[in-house]
Amino acid sequence: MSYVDEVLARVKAKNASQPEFLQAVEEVLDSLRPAVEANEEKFKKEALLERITEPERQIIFRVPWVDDNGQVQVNTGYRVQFNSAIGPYKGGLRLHPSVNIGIIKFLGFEQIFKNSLTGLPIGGGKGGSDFDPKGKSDREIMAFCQSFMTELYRHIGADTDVPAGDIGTGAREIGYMYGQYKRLKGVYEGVLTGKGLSYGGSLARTEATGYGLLYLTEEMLKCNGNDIAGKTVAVSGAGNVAIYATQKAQELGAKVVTVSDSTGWIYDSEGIDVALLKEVKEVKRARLTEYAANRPSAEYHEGKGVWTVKCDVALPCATQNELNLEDAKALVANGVIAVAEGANMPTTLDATKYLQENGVLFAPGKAANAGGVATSALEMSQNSERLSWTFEEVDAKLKNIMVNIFHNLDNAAKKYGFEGNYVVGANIAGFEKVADAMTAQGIV
Ligand SMILES: NC(=O)C1=CN([C@@H]2O[C@H](COP(=O)(O)OP(=O)(O)OC[C@H]3O[C@@H](n4cnc5c(N)ncnc54)[C@H](O)[C@@H]3O)[C@@H](O)[C@H]2O)C=CC1
Ligand SMILES: O=C(O)CCC(=O)C(=O)O
Repeated sequence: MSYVDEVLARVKAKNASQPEFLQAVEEVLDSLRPAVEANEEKFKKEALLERITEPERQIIFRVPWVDDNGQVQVNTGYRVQFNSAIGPYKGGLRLHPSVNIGIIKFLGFEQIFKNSLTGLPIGGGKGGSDFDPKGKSDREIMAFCQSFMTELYRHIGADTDVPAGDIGTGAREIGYMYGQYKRLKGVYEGVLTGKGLSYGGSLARTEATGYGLLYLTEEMLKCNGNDIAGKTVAVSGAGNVAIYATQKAQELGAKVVTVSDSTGWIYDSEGIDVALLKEVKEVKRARLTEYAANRPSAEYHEGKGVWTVKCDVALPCATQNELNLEDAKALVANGVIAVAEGANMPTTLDATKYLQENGVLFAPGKAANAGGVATSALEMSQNSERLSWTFEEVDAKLKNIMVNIFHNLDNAAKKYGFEGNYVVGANIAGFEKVADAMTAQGIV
């Protein structure tokens, strides 16, 4: 049995109840085979793959808070500090009822390679809670965030672990958490990213993940003799990533015809009206029915269905495993040419394989959505220098980072004989730097 298969079998046996984590590990280890085989004896002796698949630390804690009826509610909080070989742990906090330790581990594991791909000094971590922000009052959100930070603050810091937003955690939640951290620790430091502009946030962080997704998609299409301008694009999700992906796609001359949320989806034949989408989702925190009610060209459909729409480019920007084999078949039948993941692991393993086998350009999330965390690292730099850069400066750095990421993974894929396989390219390019740093730092 090869070293990769031995480790895969061990990880499966040990984490049998964590399907998302196993899916992420399987995808990464499987595509690392050529890079691991080139150093098999050394990696095996150092147990490098066993170490990289085992978090350095997992913190699980109680989060009690009081709702508007005076009732005490209890949630579970998580922070998985997965790997600090190349920098302080860095990764978002997800607030969603589906959150459990396996989901946080999958996200933290992905984050190691994504953060390495940015070329910036950030390690991998992720956290969150099974708290559901939907339908909660501002006071309830604040009560939860303060309680969550009352435990988390002792484990994080500007040079140790720097959390940020993710599903359910936006500017409002980061603000409440930052206030509580400062109150408890008495230090004004860049411990969180995605902060408001009045207290250390970076211009363009809000837009960064969606914009970055389009910069990488544009480069991937260009290097394959194509162009984003004039394309019809299907986007899923209607949150931070989806909104700014839609905005940038349209700025680049594409037409985005869909968005979705957890209850339904929109088909807008005229192209999504981004100002209206922002009003519905960012200001009113309402359902997409509200978008349809105010837009004559839009149809609202209940349930899932974005991937049945004819499009050239598909950008899944909602959540994990939202694009399955059946969806991939529908996309291919409708002539899709590229799929780029705005969300983390939105495409199932069999769907990814089907898309690649059918000649679809496929950019995995750890490369395609790395613009968010890269801009978070730029926020950390600005906080350290006590300076703020202009929107244009940050946006230009972001674009440069995304274009470099694409070329790094394209080159890594070519180097190992997998030209055009950007999953293999991203995993190997992300892994090499982390493996090198882990080896250099000894057995820790
Ligand atoms: N915000 C960021 O900077 C980054 C986010 N991501 C990933 O992008 C994805 C979206 O995150 P955000 O836009 O930040 O979150 P968000 O909370 O702003 O929006 C999430 C969107 O996805 C939809 N959604 C969530 N669960 C769903 C489900 N089960 N079925 C259908 N739709 C669902 C929600 O209705 C919402 O429209 C996640 O996978 C996240 O991990 C990745 C990199 C950075
Ligand atoms: O900006 C960050 O630190 C976190 C981004 C994130 O959670 C992600 O890349 O999935």
